Amino acid sequence: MNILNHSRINHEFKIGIVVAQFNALVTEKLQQGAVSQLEKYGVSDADITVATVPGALELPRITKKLANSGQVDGIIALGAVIRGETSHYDYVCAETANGVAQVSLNGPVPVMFGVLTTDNIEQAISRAGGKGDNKGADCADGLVEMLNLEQQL
Ligand SMILES: Nc1c(NC[C@H](O)[C@H](O)[C@H](O)CO)[nH]c(=O)[nH]c1=O
Ligand SMILES: CC(=O)[C@@H](O)COP(=O)(O)O
Repeated sequence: MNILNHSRINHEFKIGIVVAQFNALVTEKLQQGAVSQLEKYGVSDADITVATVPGALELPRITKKLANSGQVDGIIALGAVIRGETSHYDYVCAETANGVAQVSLNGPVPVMFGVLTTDNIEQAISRAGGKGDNKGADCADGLVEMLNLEQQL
């Protein structure tokens, strides 16, 4: 049986982070978590490119442009979508998730979906390092696994 090795090993990867400014109190923490975790794998600050967009709905477009630029080996897309009074939340979540997934599936580099979709600010803060777990750091772990795995394919 041929098991492809997806273990997390240190490599010099060039990483893109695309982060939404909407709910910056949360998304800045996601970004910090992602960068800190990437540094643990030996990724230097010089090898991390950060692009900011207004909101989650703008993540797919800039993620696609960065993916096709040839500047990065993988991308982490970060945002925080927090439910309001109307159905706008549903459309933002659905279209952002679909758009980011399409870029990862159809584009040249893997893209991690690090967009929080929560009912309230407390849930978002909790998942941005407030109670230990940081979705940005989780995405960094996953991206390194994907990059190591794809190097074997
Ligand atoms: N309500 C949230 C938004 N809304 C803005 C959209 O993402 C988009 O920027 C606007 O519709 C213009 O195209 N964005 C978030 O990231 N988080 C939210 O909670
Ligand atoms: C996720 C959103 O777009 C949301 O914050 C918008 O709030 P509202 O539905 O009250 O307009």
